[in-house]
Amino acid sequence: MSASPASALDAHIKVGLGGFDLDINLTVAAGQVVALLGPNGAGKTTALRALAGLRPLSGGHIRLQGDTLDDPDGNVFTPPEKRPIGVVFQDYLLFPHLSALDNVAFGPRRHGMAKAEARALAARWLDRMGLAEFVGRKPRHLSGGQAQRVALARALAVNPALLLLDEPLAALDARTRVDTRAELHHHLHDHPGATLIVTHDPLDAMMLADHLVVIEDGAIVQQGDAQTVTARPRTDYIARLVGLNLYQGTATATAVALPGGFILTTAQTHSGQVFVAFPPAAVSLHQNRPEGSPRNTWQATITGVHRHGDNLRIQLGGPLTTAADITPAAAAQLHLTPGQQIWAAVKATETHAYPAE
Ligand SMILES: Nc1ncnc2c1ncn2[C@@H]1O[C@H](COP(=O)(O)OP(=O)(O)OP(=O)(O)O)[C@@H](O)[C@H]1O
Repeated sequence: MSASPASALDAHIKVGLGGFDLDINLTVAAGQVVALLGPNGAGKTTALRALAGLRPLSGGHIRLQGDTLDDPDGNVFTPPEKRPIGVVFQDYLLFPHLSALDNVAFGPRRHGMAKAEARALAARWLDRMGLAEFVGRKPRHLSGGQAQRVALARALAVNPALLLLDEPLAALDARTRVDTRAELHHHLHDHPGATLIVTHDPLDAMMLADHLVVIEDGAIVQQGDAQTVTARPRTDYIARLVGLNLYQGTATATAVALPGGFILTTAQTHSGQVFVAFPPAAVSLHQNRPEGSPRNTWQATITGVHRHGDNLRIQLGGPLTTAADITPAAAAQLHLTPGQQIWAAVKATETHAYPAE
């Protein structure tokens, strides 16, 4: 795949690790923020390490601003320290014996900047991050959120063509995370280079990135902007991320036949392979078979009951594996217990069908 001229990063990352193969194409434009999202073991860290030069490619190429950094077929490999790339690792990896200022000055120094100039630049970055009063502190005397900002300042201080962030908010507690996410959004917006965020947190991906690339088992399964990916998930993993029930089947007009034989009625007319998605809140539960408007009804078995926000999430087995969200009052009325048989219903108008091809 060739990249458009506007692409800062144009990469075909092929890495073989014995039993695991990663093979993905990634392009990121200057100023664009792309999130690489996927479940544990999908290959996100491997991709990030390959881009940073910490893991050699077995094939493909990495080009940044037109320069080839890696091309195993042409015997090109650029060592990590020679890449115009800034990395914020998951656990920040600040030098414990250096002050915040010297941590940030380290990168520019290594790129050949004079000491006084590098320290002045570091001070400006820390000031920009709201850390002017912490310049002299060692990492162990910084909070998690402050250390994260120092790490970001350190990565940005070398004016990288590509900024790589590995689970940038994972080490923070829930409250700090919200504030830091908003700040990070602001700083990424100002960064003129390309940014790639590796995360398994869909909220981080959707709040911080312009474009999502979802990988599973070493390959891209879906990509697009957050709105498209969340509206039309194409795998169970993505459907779960965005909180939807998802099925694939064969449509004949509004009837979709699932592999087990169950027929789902949808509001849209299609033919051929389609996905059908609906949110757990669209599923209602009843002691007796419900009658009425065009709806899907089936007898299900309760396999699990969990709290979900203010509601209860009920896991259902049977002809469809489904999640249903109901209020605690409704649950009490139905005396729900695992193993119990119950009727489930979803209106055709609450389902969303879209082509699978
Ligand atoms: N050095 C290695 N040798 C062999 N296999 C490896 C090596 N490092 C990682 N793997 C395997 O490669 C696959 C991808 O791992 P990777 O760490 O890239 O996934 P990830 O998407 O970052 O997962 P997580 O979200 O858990 O960090 C996994 O199956 C892992 O076990």
